[in-house]
Amino acid sequence: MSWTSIGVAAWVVLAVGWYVIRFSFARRAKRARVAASARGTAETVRMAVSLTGLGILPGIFAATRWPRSLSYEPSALQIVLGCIAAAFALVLFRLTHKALGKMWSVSLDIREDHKLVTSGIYSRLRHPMYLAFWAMAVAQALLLPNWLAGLSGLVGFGTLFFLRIGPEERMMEEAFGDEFRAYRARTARIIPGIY
Ligand SMILES: C[S@@+](CC[C@H](N)C(=O)[O-])C[C@H]1O[C@@H](n2cnc3c(N)ncnc32)[C@H](O)[C@@H]1O
Repeated sequence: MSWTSIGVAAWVVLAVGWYVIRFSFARRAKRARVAASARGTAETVRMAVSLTGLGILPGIFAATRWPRSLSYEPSALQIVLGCIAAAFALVLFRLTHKALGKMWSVSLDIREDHKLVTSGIYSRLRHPMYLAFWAMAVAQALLLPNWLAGLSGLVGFGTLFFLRIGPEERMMEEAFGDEFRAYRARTARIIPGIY
């Protein structure tokens, strides 16, 4: 078995794990009513770009190895580091879903009876789920030895991240006022003490 095949197999495990974790929360979250939303055309475009980079392009590469001309032979170290990043991403992804519970939504929604979660994994970071997505994008770059399929996750999710956190934080500030402002003042976005 080549390192490319092992990397692709590990990426498939990551994608399936991501789907399994998300599926049960998505089903449960559907029952919680939406009180306010900051969705719109810009959010739809951001989500489509992210899905293309994190799901569609790597999925096509995993199934067909397209585009072959942009592939290279990876080292064992690259694939091992990719597996570590993937494991970190899945653990953090699960923890953040569990912490948000019925407050979770795939996009920018405030639920009825929405509570601001500020404990556990959310006590030091405001966007730990997005940190899990960054780890997932790094894992994809390491596990898929192809310049398009590997790097598309960083570009796709990076676009969503940098264009979404502003609107998301404005929505949270509108919904929670001083409680959110105090929370924002004592926490980082994704890297404690840095950003
Ligand atoms: C895809 S989740 C991402 C959550 C967060 N940005 C993160 O990276 O962990 C987006 C939804 O989570 C909700 N949300 C974000 N931070 C929250 C918090 N601290 N407490 C409760 N709900 C939150 C918002 O209502 C938003 O619609």
